[in-house]
Amino acid sequence: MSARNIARFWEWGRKIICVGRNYADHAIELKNAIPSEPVLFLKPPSAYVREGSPILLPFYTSNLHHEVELGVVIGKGGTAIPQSSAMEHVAGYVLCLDMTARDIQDECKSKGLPWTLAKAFNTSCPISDFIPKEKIPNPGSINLWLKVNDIVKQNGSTSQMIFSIPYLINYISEIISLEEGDLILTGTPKGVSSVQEQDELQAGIDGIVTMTFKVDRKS
Ligand SMILES: O=C(O)/C=C/C(=O)CC(=O)C(=O)O
Ligand SMILES: [Mg+2]
Repeated sequence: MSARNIARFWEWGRKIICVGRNYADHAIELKNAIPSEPVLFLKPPSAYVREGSPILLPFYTSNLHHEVELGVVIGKGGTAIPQSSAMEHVAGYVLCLDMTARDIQDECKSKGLPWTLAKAFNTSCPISDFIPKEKIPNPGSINLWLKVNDIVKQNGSTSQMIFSIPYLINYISEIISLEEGDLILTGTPKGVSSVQEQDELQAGIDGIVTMTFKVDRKS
């Protein structure tokens, strides 16, 4: 049996832990309060989709949003990982989209229901190629951008995050033990907007990676 390769972590079926409202400008654009603690939710591994396959519009939404985010790939598991050693648990990064059925999320919020239908559907987590840790020496200061049909919608720096990557690794691992191959989505900057069938989404981290996905409807 060949050794598992962290560069194909999405095949391992591990957890996807998402942080919400981690950029003040995005919290404000959706009229949310600035959080004093991280807001967490989960996606299943069936949410992963890779370039070459489409993002599928769920049949039950009429307002699917893009959210470009930095993803942190865990290389060494742990529980209650101190902030001081948190970065030793990071294997690398991916650029991610946290695809969100905003109308359904709004409905869930108004009814006090969980966000599962809005956030965890198949293909709700498009990801780029794996980026080894060495390629991003300062993940707290990189630029993320996203275009829809060549029009820039999001452009923000991870320096705007309310909770840093070491803080998030410590906070999450106190509650949910982290394992090798887990992915943490660190939240989105402002500029989220609606996408339609046949739209092309392009996203990138300046100087590091780009990725392209088409939006389609399940046939
Ligand atoms: O509370 C809301 O209305 C929306 C929150 C999100 O969708 C949070 C995120 O996923 C994010 O900030 O990246
Ligand atoms: Mg998000």
